[in-house]
Amino acid sequence: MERSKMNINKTDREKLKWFFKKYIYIGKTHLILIIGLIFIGSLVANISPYLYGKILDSITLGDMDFLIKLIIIYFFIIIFTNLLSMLEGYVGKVVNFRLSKNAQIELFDKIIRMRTLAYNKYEVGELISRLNGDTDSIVSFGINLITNTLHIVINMIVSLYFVIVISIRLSSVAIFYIPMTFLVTYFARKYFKELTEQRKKFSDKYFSFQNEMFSNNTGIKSFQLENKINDKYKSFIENEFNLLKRSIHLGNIIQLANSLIITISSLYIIYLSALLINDGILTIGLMVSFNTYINKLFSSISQVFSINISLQEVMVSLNRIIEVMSEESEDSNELIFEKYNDPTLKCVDMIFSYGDEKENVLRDMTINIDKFGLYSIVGSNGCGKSTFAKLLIKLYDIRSGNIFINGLDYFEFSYNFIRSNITYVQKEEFFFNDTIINNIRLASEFLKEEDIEMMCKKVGVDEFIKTLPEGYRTIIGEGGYTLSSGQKQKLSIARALLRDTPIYIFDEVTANLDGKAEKDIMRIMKEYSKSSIILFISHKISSIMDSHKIFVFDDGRVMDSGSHDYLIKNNQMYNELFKNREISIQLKGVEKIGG
Ligand SMILES: Nc1ncnc2c1ncn2[C@@H]1O[C@H](COP(=O)(O)OP(=O)(O)OP(=O)(O)O)[C@@H](O)[C@H]1O
Repeated sequence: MERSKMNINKTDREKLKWFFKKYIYIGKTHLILIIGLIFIGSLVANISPYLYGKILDSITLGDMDFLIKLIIIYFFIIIFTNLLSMLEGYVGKVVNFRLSKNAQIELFDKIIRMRTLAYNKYEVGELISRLNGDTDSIVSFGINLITNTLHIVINMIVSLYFVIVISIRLSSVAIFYIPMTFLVTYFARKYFKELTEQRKKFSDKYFSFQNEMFSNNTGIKSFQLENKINDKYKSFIENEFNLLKRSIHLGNIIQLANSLIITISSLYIIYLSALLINDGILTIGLMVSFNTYINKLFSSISQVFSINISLQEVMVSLNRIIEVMSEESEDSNELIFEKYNDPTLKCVDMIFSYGDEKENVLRDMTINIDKFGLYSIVGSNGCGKSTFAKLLIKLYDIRSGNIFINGLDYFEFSYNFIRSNITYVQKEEFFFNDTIINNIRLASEFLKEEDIEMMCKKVGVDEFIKTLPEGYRTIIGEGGYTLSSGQKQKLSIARALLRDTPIYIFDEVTANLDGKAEKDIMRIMKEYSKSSIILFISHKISSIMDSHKIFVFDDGRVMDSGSHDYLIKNNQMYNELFKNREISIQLKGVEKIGG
């Protein structure tokens, strides 16, 4: 998919040009069809007021033959224009839907692939509101602009022609109408833009709030926050109401000013028409036709001004889309890369911080793993263990230093390559609202059912799955909420191992497992460590003590490393970390995991 070169610092003109080229131009065939329909429709529809005036005049003259002819023509014109407008409406809706969904598909892809640091800047509600609300409003505006422009131009030219032909003196009303309407628009623009910005910010917060509240229902109940949250929701509604009131007031003021201008103009026309009819220069029929054409002309002029107002609102949406589109994203190279079967992993002087102003989370982190095995990472809360894991799968870029996989520079690798070779299992692993089997098949869609079952048996979750009414085809709900946290951990381990990568990082995946389950899982880890590098982050001594090597993290560095026996004898911090935990039991000589 084409990547955007647009950025927020370009001029409004450049941004609009980019937007039309990117989102509207692709619908050109349909748009040309609509424009054609509008062109014919407008031309034909513009004849009817003139015909109507003629009908009135032939009634006055008593010319019945001519009247019947005119009535028949008038009837067919009305039917024809209505059919055209129905067709135009249909094609318009279809093209609007297609173009706006195209824009959404592209934006969705952009959000999904956005670099994690950029992604973290946005609240979820904000992204949802930009994806749905802003794309729709800019695309609708673009289509309306293209189609209405022709409509407006035709209406203007034809109305102007008839207005001048019928009476040049009556047309002088425009000298008052046009500058007054311009003035109203000029003042309205600024306020509309401000109001739109406020409304957009409001909906970002509003969606984020709802998203957060609905995702934390258990916490809300257990902390008895229902009333507090309901009050907050009510205050959102109150704010929304205030914004609505402001927008109604602003709309009313503009409407009042416009209707005042129109009323004054109409009264002027009536007065002047009376004078002209008295002088025998104008007929009643022509006066009616003139009125219709001048109203068409005025409405076309006010449409031009209102496009100008909408443009201010649309620029707000466009800027919000461009902001997201210009964020850095991960490349979308779809090539399948060969996996390394004999990997080594070396991290040299890695430095990383989440933000410029923040302290470095990792400082001169150096780790060298030159053969398969089970390696553990331990350290106090917040010392950078998960951050280290996320850097290995390139969710963030290190500020300096380097990482080598099989001696090759990590910066040379694509995201796909890295993630085809390293599987990272998070503390709280993700699950979709789908069946168990489909959640496991996220590892690879080609997995055979018997292989999945075998792996589930291995991690000790198969028996449970088979007790479920639909077995492996049971839907587990959003985030897998129908499963226990231990069951989720077992499933996430099974799914990860089925990816069959040479390097695995497991982040506290035994935290919720009971003693026996943990022992079983560590036995599997041992087995897999014969043919892959397994990095095991844990706070449980029972999970790590049997590792080939344990890295002790402190203050963003590896402060020591070695076997459990070595560290327990020589490293005070390691001892401190596991003080008062199972260590005392473990040291008394329990059975060694995997032994
Ligand atoms: N997305 C983020 N943005 C900003 N700071 C972050 C982010 N994620 C983590 N941090 C900070 O980075 C530091 C390291 O966090 P990290 O999650 O790597 O620690 P950890 O060693 O895995 O901790 P724990 O043992 O508690 O899981 C912490 O100080 C944390 O506040």
